[in-house]
Amino acid sequence: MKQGYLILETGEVFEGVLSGEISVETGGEVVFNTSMSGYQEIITDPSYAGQIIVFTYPLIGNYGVSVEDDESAALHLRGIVTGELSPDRHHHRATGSVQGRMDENGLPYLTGVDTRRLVRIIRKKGTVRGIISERKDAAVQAGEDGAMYDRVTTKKVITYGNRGPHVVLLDFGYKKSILDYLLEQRCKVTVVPYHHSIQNIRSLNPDGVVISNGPGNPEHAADQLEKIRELTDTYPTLGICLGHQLIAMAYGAKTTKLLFGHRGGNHPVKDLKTGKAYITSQNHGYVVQEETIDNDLFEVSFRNLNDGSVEGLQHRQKPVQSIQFHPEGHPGPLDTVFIFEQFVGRLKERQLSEHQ
Ligand SMILES: NC(=O)CC[C@H](N)C(=O)O
Repeated sequence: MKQGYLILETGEVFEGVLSGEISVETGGEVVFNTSMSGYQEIITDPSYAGQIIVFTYPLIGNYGVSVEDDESAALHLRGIVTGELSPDRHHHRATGSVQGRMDENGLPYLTGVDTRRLVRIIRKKGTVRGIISERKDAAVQAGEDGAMYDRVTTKKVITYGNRGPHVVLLDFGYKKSILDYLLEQRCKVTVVPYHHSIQNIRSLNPDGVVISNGPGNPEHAADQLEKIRELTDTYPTLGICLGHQLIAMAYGAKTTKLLFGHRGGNHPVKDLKTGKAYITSQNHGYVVQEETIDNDLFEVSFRNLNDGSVEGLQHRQKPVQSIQFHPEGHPGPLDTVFIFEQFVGRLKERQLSEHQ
């Protein structure tokens, strides 16, 4: 057993048991997720690229990992910090362990940490940068990570399914379960790199477009906004998480960083049309600033019941919708999976009316 440390840029040092690879790359934003299970989906979610994830649930790893539950093939996070990482795994579907996945990817994990104290600091000071190191005095690199989309986006255009409306999934680092839910709704889905040109997207002749989740500060995708604006002018569009932020920005809205983000499986949001509340899965550090939204064009469709922040937008004239939370869950509740049904349902209706 090797002693190791998490050092925060604000000066606090947390001691633990260190395993896995240590490289200069291990510094990153330290963020916490409050989900009680679903650690595999979290560590394989490309939106965590560049981040060190603190699990507030005191024990993770106990049911192993199963290849079928990966949200992406590669791991893009920079490390894990946890109270306890179970050395044993018990599940009939388990094909491996968290430790195995971290080791294969050359990533560090620090266990035995007082995550309660750590999270109290992050909640008070806001998201801070940190580094996992063997040395107590390792320097934390200040500043923000640059754009990470090239690391997480698909290298090739790939089509899944062969029937139903054709959806283009603009990939800023999509979670596999978004694709799975679209396929379950009987769509043909073509995943394209985030930088795919408008001409190339048009030539695929889509019936609708989904703009995916993705890592980092949404301002790093500023050069994609013109294209996103054009896409929303032409096609029914659904934006999820980063996709939501980018649709808002394409219409002039601004984003800002939340103090410590929303990451977990129990975030309550209210559907402002129906008055119903849903429990949602979330993973974001940035949020659309309400006062910058053009109210003539968009209405706020969902609101966070904890802090009142914007959780969804609906275009007033066009079939363009965006949501900050994750309707696909994974991990987390599936209360809002109906958003995929509604989106695809509308694409099917449009197809029918065009053929009449
Ligand atoms: N899951 C996501 O798409 C996150 C979006 C963005 N990177 C944020 O942190 O706000």
